[in-house]
Amino acid sequence: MDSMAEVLEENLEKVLKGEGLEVREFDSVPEQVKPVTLRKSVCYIVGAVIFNSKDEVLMVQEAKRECYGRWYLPAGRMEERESILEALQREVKEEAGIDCQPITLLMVQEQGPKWVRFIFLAEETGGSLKTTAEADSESLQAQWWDRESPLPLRGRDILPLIDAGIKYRRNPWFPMLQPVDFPCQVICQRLFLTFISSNGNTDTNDEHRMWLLLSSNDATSQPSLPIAVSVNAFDTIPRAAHRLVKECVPSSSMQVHTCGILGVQHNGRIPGKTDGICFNTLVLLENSEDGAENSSLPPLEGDAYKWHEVTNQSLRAKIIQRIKESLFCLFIVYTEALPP
Ligand SMILES: C[C@@](O)(CCOP(=O)(O)OP(=O)(O)O)CC(=O)O
Ligand SMILES: [Mg+2]
Repeated sequence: MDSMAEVLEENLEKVLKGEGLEVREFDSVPEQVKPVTLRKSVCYIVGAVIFNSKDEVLMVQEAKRECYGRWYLPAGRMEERESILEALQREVKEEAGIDCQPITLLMVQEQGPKWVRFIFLAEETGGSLKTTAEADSESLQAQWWDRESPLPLRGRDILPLIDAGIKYRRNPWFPMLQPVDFPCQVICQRLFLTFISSNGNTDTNDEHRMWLLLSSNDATSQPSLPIAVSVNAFDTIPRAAHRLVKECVPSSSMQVHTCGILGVQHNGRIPGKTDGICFNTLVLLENSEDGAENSSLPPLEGDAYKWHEVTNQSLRAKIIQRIKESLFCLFIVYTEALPP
């Protein structure tokens, strides 16, 4: 295997493991996309689902006028120069008095760059529950909730998040995932875009072939996974992925399924320069034509992209495994209105 192929396979393995890769080139940027700036062009929110030994969930009583006295998960907006995990630990400490460590990223909800929410399953590591005597502008108090007794909630949107946390504790259906420290100027995604074609040769064991879409116009000439950039405040991750595919796969019968998030790359250290996020996303391309006997590899338009056949059995198996895990999507596009 030549060195370029070796580097490519090493990079694919890293992305599959939730590790990061430097974001060098942007594909399909229809216009000059400016670097994003936290709390101006992007808003990131962190939230924590933390259970005690009795499966009670940590809740905080809000002090804000618009939701005064109502209860919610410890959550809040990221501040300048913070990493995602630093924001999570700060919000839990400020609102609940508890020190915590993240177990895994549980869910990403987004409406495009203007609203991205990271929900973590986390565990208590110290501190003490905030009491009413310690009430301040961050919260009135914190309590463990048995999830059954009546509690006036700030928003019911947290109930599926708590359920996801319970489910993951009982049966972790994807490998633990933590954000990795890589600078990025914009909100973009590196597409691990897979197409599985039946080669129609049913008398062999391996009647399927697996392909990955690669960007072949990278400045360093090393083929790499394509990167789609969110180009405005409402450009969600699935929409940006769909646009990139539409550009290079003219066939209209292709369905683009954003299966889940393989990794989150963020740095946040330099306001206005590294406030971006690169989501490494698993995307499945399927031929939606019914009865397509032989879902053959869709032709590509132009020479900016190419198909790369994955022949490494171990890599194939890992990709198939991740596609199966994504049956319970780690990633939900949050398109409804924000909770009251
Ligand atoms: C996700 C939220 O419901 C809760 C986090 O927002 P807060 O209003 O609690 O922000 P902080 O004052 O920084 O703690 C907000 C939303 O966008 O839905
Ligand atoms: Mg808050």
